[in-house]
Amino acid sequence: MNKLAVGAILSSLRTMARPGAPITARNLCAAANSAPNASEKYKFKTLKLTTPSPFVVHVEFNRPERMNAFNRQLWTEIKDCFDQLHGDPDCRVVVLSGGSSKHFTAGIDLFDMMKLGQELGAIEEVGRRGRLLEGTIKLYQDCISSLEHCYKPVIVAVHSACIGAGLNLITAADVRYCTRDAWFSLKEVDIGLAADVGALQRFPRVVGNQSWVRELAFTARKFASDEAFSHGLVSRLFENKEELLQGAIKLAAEIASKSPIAVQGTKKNIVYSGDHTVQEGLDHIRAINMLNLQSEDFLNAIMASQSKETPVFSKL
Ligand SMILES: CCC/C=C/C=C/C(=O)SCCNC(=O)CCNC(=O)[C@H](O)C(C)(C)COP(=O)(O)OP(=O)(O)OC[C@H]1O[C@@H](n2cnc3c(N)ncnc32)[C@H](O)[C@@H]1OP(=O)(O)O
Repeated sequence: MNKLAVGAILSSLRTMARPGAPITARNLCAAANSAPNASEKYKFKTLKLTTPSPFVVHVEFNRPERMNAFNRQLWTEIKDCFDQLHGDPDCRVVVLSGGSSKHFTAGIDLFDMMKLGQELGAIEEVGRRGRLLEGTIKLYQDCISSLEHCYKPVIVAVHSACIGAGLNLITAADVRYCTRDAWFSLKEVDIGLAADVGALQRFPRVVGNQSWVRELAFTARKFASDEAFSHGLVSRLFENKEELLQGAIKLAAEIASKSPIAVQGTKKNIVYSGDHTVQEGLDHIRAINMLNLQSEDFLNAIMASQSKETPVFSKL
């Protein structure tokens, strides 16, 4: 864009800006320092939250004694957590990892499943048993979908095993990184179940390879990180867990330095476009940008790119 055109855009944006509002960028670090660390704000039992970098929230599974298996409390807390992060102005990007557990996750908690079996056994009538299962499956589906519904990009960092529910979960994330020792299994058929919390819908779309996904879904075959990488399930491999977390947090920090209006508008539109036509996707982003192009972020970003400064953005 030439300087004249940029000047014209800037002067028209200045006239749109709120009267008296500063056109200068606000200070990212000052804004971040005034924000509480996620560890003070969020108190979950099966999840641990911290703020390793301004506006980056690190969510760690916290059931190491059960290999981060998904019991009812973990399902519920994941949904509560992502619903809350969605509306949290101190969070712009989320990194989700397996914490101190030996594995990222062992999938659904098999002891919890046995408890559910006992609850079902206590109900005499099939229609009522069906209702209990419907409610449970819906809760678990909503848990996985909460990553997608959260406007903040979610980067998952997988180490060692990522089984069943875990594989469903990561396909709802925005970016998937893993260690070289990571392995995956769409395990549901091995416990007599058709996967029902999103993998059959999202996994083929993520990798664009029906044949490979169907083979994995029908057999529950374990596959390693290099196979996951070569099919595009994960986009980067790391030598170990430490480097994995460093890489994920570095990416998160970079995204967090961008305009939250632009990043969140981008995620909304990518998610929407995933199951709409090209034209519907274009209509959707046009409606978003009718508003977003009037925001101070647009002005700040253009001014910063012209002056070769790093733009900073206020909380959203
Ligand atoms: C409506 C439903 C919607 C959702 C459906 C989801 C379905 C699924 O997720 S299917 C997948 C279910 N998961 C599995 O089948 C995995 C079973 N576990 C394993 O294969 C191994 O344990 C694993 C490879 C994860 C780890 O092996 P490792 O040798 O490293 O450790 P272990 O000694 O086997 O396990 C250590 C302790 O963790 C407990 N544990 C492991 N997995 C689970 C689990 N899924 N649920 C509950 N607990 C689990 C294991 O019992 C050991 O406990 P302890 O003996 O007390 O030390």
